[in-house]
Amino acid sequence: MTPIIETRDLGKRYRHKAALTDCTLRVPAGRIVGLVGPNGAGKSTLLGLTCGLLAPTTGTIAVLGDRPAAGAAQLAKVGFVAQDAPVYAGLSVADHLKLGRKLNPRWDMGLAQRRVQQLGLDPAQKAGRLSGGQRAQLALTVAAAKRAELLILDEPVASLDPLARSAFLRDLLEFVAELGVSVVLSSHLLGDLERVCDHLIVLAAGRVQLAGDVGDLLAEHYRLTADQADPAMLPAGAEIVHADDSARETAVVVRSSQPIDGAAHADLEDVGLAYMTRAAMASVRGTAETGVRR
Ligand SMILES: Nc1ncnc2c1ncn2[C@@H]1O[C@H](COP(=O)(O)OP(=O)(O)OP(=O)(O)O)[C@@H](O)[C@H]1O
Repeated sequence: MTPIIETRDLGKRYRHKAALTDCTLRVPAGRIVGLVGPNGAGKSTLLGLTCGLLAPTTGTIAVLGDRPAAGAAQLAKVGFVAQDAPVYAGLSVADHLKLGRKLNPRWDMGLAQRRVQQLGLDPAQKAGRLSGGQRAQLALTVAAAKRAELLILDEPVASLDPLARSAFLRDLLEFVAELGVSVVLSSHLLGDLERVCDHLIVLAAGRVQLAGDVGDLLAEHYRLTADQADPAMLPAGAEIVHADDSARETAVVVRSSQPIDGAAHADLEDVGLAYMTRAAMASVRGTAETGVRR
């Protein structure tokens, strides 16, 4: 199957600032992809390149097998919700649906109206008067009713409270199952992504630190105590990703393709944080980690 995103040595500079460097990725179809990284990691830049709002400085990117925004057919295949769920404040909910129908050849009005009803949104309400969570839901509804093959959501839950975040993500899962679309969503909160994603990309300092299917990543990462992480005791090829000594007991995240006796598997939050912290420390030391890990 054609990958949803395939990049090779992709890079983006803004004047003198390198926002994304040497990004090589292959994301299989049918995934819910979590793109995680700290502020300024390059997440929005990668998503902007993916939907064709930005042009690469170096390298190549193909989305659903074609150049992003290559033409009307390609544009129709990708739905994008930018950060802060932009909606037209002066237009009503119903106006948004009408505009969606006008602008999108594959618009599914039945789906849009059904979702508006399920969410309890008043069609006559001006979007500027909706709550942050309702605006995010409206923006998602408009993107989904395009009947796109790929939905790209840039920090869709950033402005929501924990309850609204949880409801939004639950809703997203149901919705993805119903439509069979692939999704890429970014966040700097791993906890949010852990619940919904089956593929993870960790970005830090403009570089991919880790990428792969969640099941594969969890299978080869372990959380050890300092004693267990004695390099002499680890299997050949095992790599200590990061040792976190901020808690009472040091927690060491180790990557190993071979099982480590007596060690517990790390969870996704442990794994993501280990790679992000390692990158942050390397960048402070001026020796940014570069390895793309897949
Ligand atoms: N238009 C621009 N001009 C100059 N620099 C930019 C521009 N957009 C982003 N940058 C810089 O590129 C880097 C990556 O920014 P980007 O917005 O992609 O990160 P992000 O991971 O989405 O961050 P956040 O989580 O804070 O939204 C940052 O250092 C940012 O300052």
